[in-house]
Amino acid sequence: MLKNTFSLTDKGYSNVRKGILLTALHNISVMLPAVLLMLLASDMVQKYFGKSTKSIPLFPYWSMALLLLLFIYWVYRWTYKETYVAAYEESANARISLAEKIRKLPLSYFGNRDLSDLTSTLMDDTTTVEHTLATGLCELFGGIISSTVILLTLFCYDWRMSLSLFICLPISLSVLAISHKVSSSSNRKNRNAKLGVSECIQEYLENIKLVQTSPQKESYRMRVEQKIKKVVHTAMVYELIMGIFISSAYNILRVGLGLVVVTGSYLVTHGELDFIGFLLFLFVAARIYDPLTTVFFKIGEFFYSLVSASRIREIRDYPAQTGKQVIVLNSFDITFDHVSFAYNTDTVLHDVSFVAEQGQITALVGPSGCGKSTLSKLASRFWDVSDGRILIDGKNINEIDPETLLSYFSIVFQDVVLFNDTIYNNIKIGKLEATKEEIIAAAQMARCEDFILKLPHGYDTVIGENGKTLSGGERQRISIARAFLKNAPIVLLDEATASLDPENETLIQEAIGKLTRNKTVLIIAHRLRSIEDCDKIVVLNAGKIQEMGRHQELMESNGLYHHLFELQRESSVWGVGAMKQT
Ligand SMILES: Nc1ncnc2c1ncn2[C@@H]1O[C@H](COP(=O)(O)OP(=O)(O)OP(=O)(O)O)[C@@H](O)[C@H]1O
Repeated sequence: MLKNTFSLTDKGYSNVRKGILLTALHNISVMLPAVLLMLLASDMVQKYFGKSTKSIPLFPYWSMALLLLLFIYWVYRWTYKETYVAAYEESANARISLAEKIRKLPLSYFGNRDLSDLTSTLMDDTTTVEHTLATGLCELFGGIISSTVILLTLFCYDWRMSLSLFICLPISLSVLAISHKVSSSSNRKNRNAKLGVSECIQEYLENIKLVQTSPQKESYRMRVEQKIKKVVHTAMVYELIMGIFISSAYNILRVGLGLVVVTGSYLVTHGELDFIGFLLFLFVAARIYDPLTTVFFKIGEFFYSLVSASRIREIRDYPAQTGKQVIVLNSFDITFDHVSFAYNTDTVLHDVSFVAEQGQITALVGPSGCGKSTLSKLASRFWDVSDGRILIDGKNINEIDPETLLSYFSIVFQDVVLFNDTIYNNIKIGKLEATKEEIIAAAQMARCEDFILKLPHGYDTVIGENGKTLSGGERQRISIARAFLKNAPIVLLDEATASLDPENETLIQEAIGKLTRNKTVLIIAHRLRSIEDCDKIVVLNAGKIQEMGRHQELMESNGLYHHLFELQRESSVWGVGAMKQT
């Protein structure tokens, strides 16, 4: 059960089990001095109440005390190693495998969970579970085992005294069980409130420029403040509930100590228990509650970590995109065969069929929101189609591992993703084994050198988070350089030159012309002039193919393409002058 709940590896689970047993052993070992003390007390009673004239042999006591000390120390060290060290190793592995799993998740998953939610699972939930693995779990279950062993041993010695000692245990455990039921909804509320704050803060930071210049600034601040207050409130409710239940359970358990004194006094005065036995129970009673108290206080943490563990499990159990990892594609025609696709429940592509042939440039055009980007992303398996098939070299891409498939693609999207690293490394992502000469050649082809050489450290300049120190056009040129470097047989260009000035756009389009020679090219461009020479133009409207053909054919057929083209021609003469006239 623990293995599945906390998604433990075989090794991690075996370490946790070892840790639990060692903690139990440690708990029992710290009881042993009480037994030694009792034996010594027994000797002292014998001597000072006249039953024995022999002097007390202190050497064996000293030796046993020393041995016990060494034993306790050894068990403690071993426990520490097995619990803390193993727990941190396990949680480091868990973080890596979780990140690996996230990498393999289909993009549809990210549509349902936002980034701050995922970040919170990767950072906070793993930390919570790590803490529970390192301290809570072993102490909790070790405490339960050691208490049971001690209870059974004491029962064999004197069941009446043991009963007095433990009679309150079932009641306090029931209180704890109720606390779990009562607190779990407030625990979830607290989690959601925390997520709400991090989402809000992330959104605030991402849009800080917009927020600062907007009259909504104050209302935004109020929103963050309200969400923070909600976290405080839900945290207090959760702590209050847990506090009341745990302290009640703890105090109910402690009543057992009083019962031991009362029962013991009664039994001693009626001659049914010797004084030494009474002392033994008093010593044990004073110590037995330590592991149980730990159990009680750890149980709150344990319940709390169950929510984190279930959020981690949700990611782990989500089906990843799979497929053959070794596959050889010899030709690169992309066949869209009756493809339909829905984001969640909204179908955005309906029965789309066409072939993007190798050695040709196929353009996807159509009004905004008609599904052009979605279609190009389906070709690279960012999502899996809902219906129909996409084939490359006659093979269904659903059967190809996404990473293997992507190795055949060079992709340039309008929203460029750059890393907070040097320009050199950002281009190198296109081909990790690239030489310096290849990287520089790719940068030159993508017209990057114009601005790179002006930067203080040239190619070694660090460009900030997502390349924030560069202009939109410069960022786009870096992503084009990556595509040049990768030189893959299939090229997807989604508004690849949209942020470039006319001079650079013309030059880069020439370079793209060279890059795409003999390749399968799928291009999306809003400026229809730039795709006039394409071999095939697929015109989409509301997720369906409306027309298909070359520029001249489509213009002559006087349909949607013609209409869009004419609209753009009119808007190209539209300017400030036109604005003044209206
Ligand atoms: N991640 C998503 N989740 C849900 N719906 C989405 C998602 N991405 C796009 N859509 C919706 O799918 C439809 C097609 O979007 P898509 O981006 O493919 O259109 P497009 O033709 O490329 O648009 P544009 O020309 O404006 O870039 C739109 O209605 C859009 O709102």
